Amino acid sequence: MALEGKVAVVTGAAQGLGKGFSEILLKNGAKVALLDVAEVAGKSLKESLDEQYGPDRTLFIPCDVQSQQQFKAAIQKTVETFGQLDIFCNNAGIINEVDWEKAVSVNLMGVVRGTYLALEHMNKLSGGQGGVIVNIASIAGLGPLLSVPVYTATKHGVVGFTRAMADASKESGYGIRFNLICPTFVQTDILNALQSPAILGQFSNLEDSTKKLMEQHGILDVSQVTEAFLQLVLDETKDGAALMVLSKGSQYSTFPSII
Ligand SMILES: NC(=O)c1ccc[n+]([C@@H]2O[C@H](COP(=O)([O-])OP(=O)(O)OC[C@H]3O[C@@H](n4cnc5c(N)ncnc54)[C@H](O)[C@@H]3O)[C@@H](O)[C@H]2O)c1
Ligand SMILES: CCCCC/C=C\C=C\[C@H](O)C/C=C\C/C=C\CCCC(=O)O
Repeated sequence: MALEGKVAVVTGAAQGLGKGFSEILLKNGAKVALLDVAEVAGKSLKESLDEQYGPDRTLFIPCDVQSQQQFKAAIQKTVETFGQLDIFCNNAGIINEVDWEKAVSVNLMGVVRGTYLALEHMNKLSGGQGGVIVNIASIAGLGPLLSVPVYTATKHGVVGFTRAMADASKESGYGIRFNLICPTFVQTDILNALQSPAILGQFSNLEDSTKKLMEQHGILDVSQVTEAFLQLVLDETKDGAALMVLSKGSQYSTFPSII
């Protein structure tokens, strides 16, 4: 199998897209550390994966990506258990336009934190073996989603950060590829935000516009996004790429060349 012997970390792995990314990595031969703040769901996923793949292929590690201490320890435990780190997926994300500082903390600061901690083990300049980091942004990282301006801002931030890191890695010789997945709406629990004034706050009145957008764009199955993710992990020619996953299929985003 293509990823035999490789070791991956996936954040927000207990459900939704993170669960899907973890499963496709396992199907293709990798070992996976499942990191999530949701302990009950994470433990239960690990139990069901153990039945399918055996207990030695996964670790579940409770971890809030907002905590430097928890995140560092989780990555350390992964490397101590599996011996290396080759693939890192910053997937954990939330929508919260009321507690918008938390949304920035999880969606953007969590991705920066995860990336810098992963570099400590993966960077060829500091004794690592290189690899690939895939950050999960959104179509809302490339254009505005009116009902969630702070979510939109964090995803634009993830896109900019990841592209800059790809260039820094190439220029400095980290041996790490950096790529982005930018999906449209996907059928996971995050969509429940649409019905929640406690999450949307002052933008709750825009529910109908968002519903219209959903009808236009369609809602993907998790499996459509995991295939795109696998492509970015496996294809060594992809570095600094942003793969949009849309109802009509996947398509690489182009960007204006300014610098
Ligand atoms: N579903 C969509 O429509 C969609 C579209 C584009 C991008 N995304 C992105 O995909 C990623 C995954 O979202 P999803 O749709 O699977 O949502 P989800 O709500 O089903 O899953 C998110 C997971 O992240 C975990 N999580 C939340 N905060 C965390 C934290 N502080 N530390 C660690 N784990 C945390 C949750 O416990 C949960 O398991 C997010 O970054 C989201 O922005 C989702
Ligand atoms: C109102 C609550 C939000 C409901 C949606 C919940 C989660 C969606 C998460 C996705 O990351 C958003 C994905 C796609 C957004 C679609 C279109 C944005 C328009 C972008 C453009 O103008 O090109």
